[in-house]
Amino acid sequence: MLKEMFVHTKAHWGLLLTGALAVLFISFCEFIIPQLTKTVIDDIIPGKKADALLETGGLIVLTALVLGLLHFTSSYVMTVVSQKAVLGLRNKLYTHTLRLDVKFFDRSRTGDLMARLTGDVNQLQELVSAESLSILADFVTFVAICGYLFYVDWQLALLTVATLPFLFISSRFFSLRIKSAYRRVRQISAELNNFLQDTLSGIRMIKSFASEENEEKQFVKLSDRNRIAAVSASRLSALFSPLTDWLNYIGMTLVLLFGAWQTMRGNLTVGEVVAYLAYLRLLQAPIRSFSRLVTKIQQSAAAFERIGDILDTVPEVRDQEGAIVLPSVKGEIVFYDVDFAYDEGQPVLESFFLKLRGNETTALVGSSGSGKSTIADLIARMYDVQRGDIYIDGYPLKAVTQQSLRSQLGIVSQEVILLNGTIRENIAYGQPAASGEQIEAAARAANAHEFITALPQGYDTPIGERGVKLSGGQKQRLSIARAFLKDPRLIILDEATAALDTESEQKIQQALSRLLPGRTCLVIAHRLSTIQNADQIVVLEHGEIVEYGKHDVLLRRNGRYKELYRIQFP
Ligand SMILES: Nc1ncnc2c1ncn2[C@@H]1O[C@H](COP(=O)(O)OP(=O)(O)OP(=O)(O)O)[C@@H](O)[C@H]1O
Repeated sequence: MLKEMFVHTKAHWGLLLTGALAVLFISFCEFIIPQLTKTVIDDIIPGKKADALLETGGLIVLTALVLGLLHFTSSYVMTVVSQKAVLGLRNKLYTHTLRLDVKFFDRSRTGDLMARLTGDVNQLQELVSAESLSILADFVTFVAICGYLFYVDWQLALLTVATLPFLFISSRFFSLRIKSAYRRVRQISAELNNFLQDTLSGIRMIKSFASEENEEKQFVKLSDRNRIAAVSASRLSALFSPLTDWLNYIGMTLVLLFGAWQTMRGNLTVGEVVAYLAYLRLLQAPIRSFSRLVTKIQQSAAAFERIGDILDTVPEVRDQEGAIVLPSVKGEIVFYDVDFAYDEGQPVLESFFLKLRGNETTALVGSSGSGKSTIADLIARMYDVQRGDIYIDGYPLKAVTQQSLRSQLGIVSQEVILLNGTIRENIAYGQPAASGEQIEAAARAANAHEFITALPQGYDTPIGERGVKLSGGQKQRLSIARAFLKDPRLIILDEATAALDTESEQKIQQALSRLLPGRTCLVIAHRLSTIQNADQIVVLEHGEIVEYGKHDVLLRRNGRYKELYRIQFP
């Protein structure tokens, strides 16, 4: 972990050195101030040296000013370093995550990945903080003061440090418990958030089942758990401070009593006792920060482990060494003796053969779960086959770069993903160089221009969470516009399952009849009415081709296609 953080911080060694020097000078200044106080009490007061009094006062104020400046420098410099280190790590993590394959995302929960990219990275940032660096200063201060105290009076020194182990133990004891108590509070708050999100976004369902009361009860229960956890966490924190103060006072009293006694006997001066008391306070602070640092290192180690899990994941789908750039293709695709399973032991395709002829439209039909989307995903190389090969114009998919394959592939899916941004930006997604005219031409071809220009801000209308809400048909037409703009050789079209109104449906069919000709197309068909003109219809069941041919031929055959057709058109 430290190595990884070091990689990201070493580029800023100049700043790190400045920070380290600043904290060393901090310890020096902290050591000096009690010495100056002692001089006032022991020398200046008895000697009635009024001039020196002013001088020393000025020196104390100056030292305190330098101390402030040094504190500022160290914390500013360390924030800069930690922000830069975190930026490096977060960018590396994001870049790596984006290049992981779909299988990884199938297995991962989005919320969890986001937590790793934000919370866990921030946790590491805390490790490279001014506070952590000040441990160095604390350590130096600690050793210097202890050395000095033992040098002046070892008995008093022993008394001074006597309470420190208790302070350390109680700090550890409480900080561990406080940490886990607050973790629980955070957990319950997260549950509460999830609950709120679920119920508020599902408000229509709640109303339609008239289950408001039920939801209320659950909410009250969760809120109550949150209250109990929060109270028990603050009880611990509330107990910790007074206990620490009490231990500190015990230490102070011991030093005061013994110091006073020694002074009475003439072994110590008043100034020395005052200086001892000041040093005692300076010793107590590092003890608390040592304990905090131990906790921070533990938390950071856990965070790093979670980040490391991602960084160590090697995508199964990746460009082979020496992968070639796929030249512009005609688009003939052949599945040759392919085996594929998402999970070991549960094959979806076995010894599978299929040919999509170039410039033709092949429709895949079959019941739910028969493997239609799997075939489309394999062509887009979202997954790699376990045996056999898929060829495009004779090139094995595994031998070409993913970028060169996908740049020739357009996917028009029923689940249209629109990103926050304007309609124009959404159509031009992935083609930032597209001109306004090209975008408009694509929208016209997709029958989307009309509804876009009817919106108040036209192509500049924001969509996404905060923007206008588009209907299913409108979204689909934007997706077709994207495909027109990309102008790919291959099209994968996942037909909408939801019934669209007749007008919308007509406009989409019209747009598609312009998009598909002259390209190799794979249509995942849910409604048989739309694929009657396909060059080839492939009927799948349980990952096997049970029939293929043209619509009329298949209808005459009285097989599975006819059966499916009868269900839809009784
Ligand atoms: N990401 C996945 N992980 C594990 N199994 C999967 C995954 N996606 C699909 N499957 C399984 O693979 C089989 C084929 O699914 P696929 O999605 O290809 O069918 P489909 O014909 O497209 O179905 P539908 O018409 O319902 O979309 C099913 O048994 C399904 O449960």
